Amino acid sequence: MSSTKILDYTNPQLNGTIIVPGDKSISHRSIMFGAIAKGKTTVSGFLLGEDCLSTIDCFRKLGVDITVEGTNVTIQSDGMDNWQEPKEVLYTGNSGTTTRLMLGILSGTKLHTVMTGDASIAKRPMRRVADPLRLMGAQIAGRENGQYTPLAIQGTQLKAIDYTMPVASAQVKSAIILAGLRAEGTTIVREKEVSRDHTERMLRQFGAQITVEDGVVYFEGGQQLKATHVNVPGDISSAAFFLVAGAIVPNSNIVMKNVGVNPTRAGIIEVLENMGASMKVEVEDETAAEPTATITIETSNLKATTIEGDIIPRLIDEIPILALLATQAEGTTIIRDAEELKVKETDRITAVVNELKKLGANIEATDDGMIIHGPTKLHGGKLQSYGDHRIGMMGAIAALITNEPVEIDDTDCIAVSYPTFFDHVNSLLNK
Ligand SMILES: O=C(O)C1=C[C@@H](OP(=O)(O)O)[C@@H](O)[C@H](O)C1
Ligand SMILES: C=C(OP(=O)(O)O)C(=O)O
Repeated sequence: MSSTKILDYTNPQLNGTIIVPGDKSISHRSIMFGAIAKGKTTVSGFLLGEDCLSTIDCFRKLGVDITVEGTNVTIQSDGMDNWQEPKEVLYTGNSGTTTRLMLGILSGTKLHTVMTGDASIAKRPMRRVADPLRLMGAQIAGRENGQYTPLAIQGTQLKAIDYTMPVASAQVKSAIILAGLRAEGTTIVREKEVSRDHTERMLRQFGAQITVEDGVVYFEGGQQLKATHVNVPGDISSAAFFLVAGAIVPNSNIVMKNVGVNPTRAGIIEVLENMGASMKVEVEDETAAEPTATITIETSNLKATTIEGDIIPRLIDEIPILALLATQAEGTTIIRDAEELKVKETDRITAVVNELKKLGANIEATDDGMIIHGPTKLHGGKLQSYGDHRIGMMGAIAALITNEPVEIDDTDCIAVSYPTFFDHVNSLLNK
């Protein structure tokens, strides 16, 4: 297996300031919107993670001119009507966001395209997107009636739908909205629980009109996007690893700047507050399209909590690292309503429970989450990442509290969302 790491820290402390890399969800969307709009879109703070590079690669194959200089990206596009039919398969790598949002975008073009990804993507359900898109008239073919990649899309004229979301998923919502851009009529999406709203916010930045009232999105088809500048904030899902590290590693104090605190993403802040973490959140720019904050966290005495209901979509990607946090909290933490974890890069309920148990955690899986009794002193061990970046980073943060070596089989996958993760760990160590 590639990139095994043995992490061996003796009484580490984490102190200092980091600027977490750009938000993955917003970085993907900046490329997609810039490619749809005619003209020159510029992006700053772009995440150079592998998932976002997959999105760039797909749009280059559609003939869009994209240049990357450090974290600044320029997208020069003749607009989506002028994309070229790609001669090659579009490769979406490990990225569910790329695959699902592109399915929505490509359905309303005139192009024939084929998309595929890696072994993890090949197992992730696509009917949740393909089915509503088919109601709009989309022509999508794939294994098991469009459930799995490779997917072939024959673009066609779409019509708007009024769709009630069966699962809380920003990827499904966004795919429908983006298909709605090219559909006749008003696309309506009804959410029971609000999922991240980056698509809605960015559409407004690109000059489109979109209305959201009581969890219902209304979007009129046929609107043209206007090229613009997108400033990508830091990713709270990446900051999450250091929020937890700061709280559980003794004698630590970590400052994180430019962290995106969009309320549809910031559930982890509420959980940390409920658990009694010693934390300060100073909002930097409330008026920006995506608000940001400086967050300071220090070693804390934590108490258990229950994480359930409508907060789940607002912290879904943070649950692996919150499970580690709960092993250090006094009492029983219950995580429920989180069955979506089973269809991420890996089954994250099974992966989190298996791996934390190997370190001595008192944790059990349930059908829709997990139950964790704490606090437990964790010990060293040999972990698997399952090729899942968030499981790999959870293991690496756990290694900071074991005082014994922790071996992780594959840490290359961390570059999917946080290529500078170990640089940031090292920059904070023992200062
Ligand atoms: O829209 C997005 O950018 C994302 C939505 C979430 O997925 P779901 O829509 O499947 O919940 C999240 O887990 C993923 O990391 C990014
Ligand atoms: C689930 C994730 O991403 P995606 O669905 O884009 O693969 C994630 O980053 O945790």
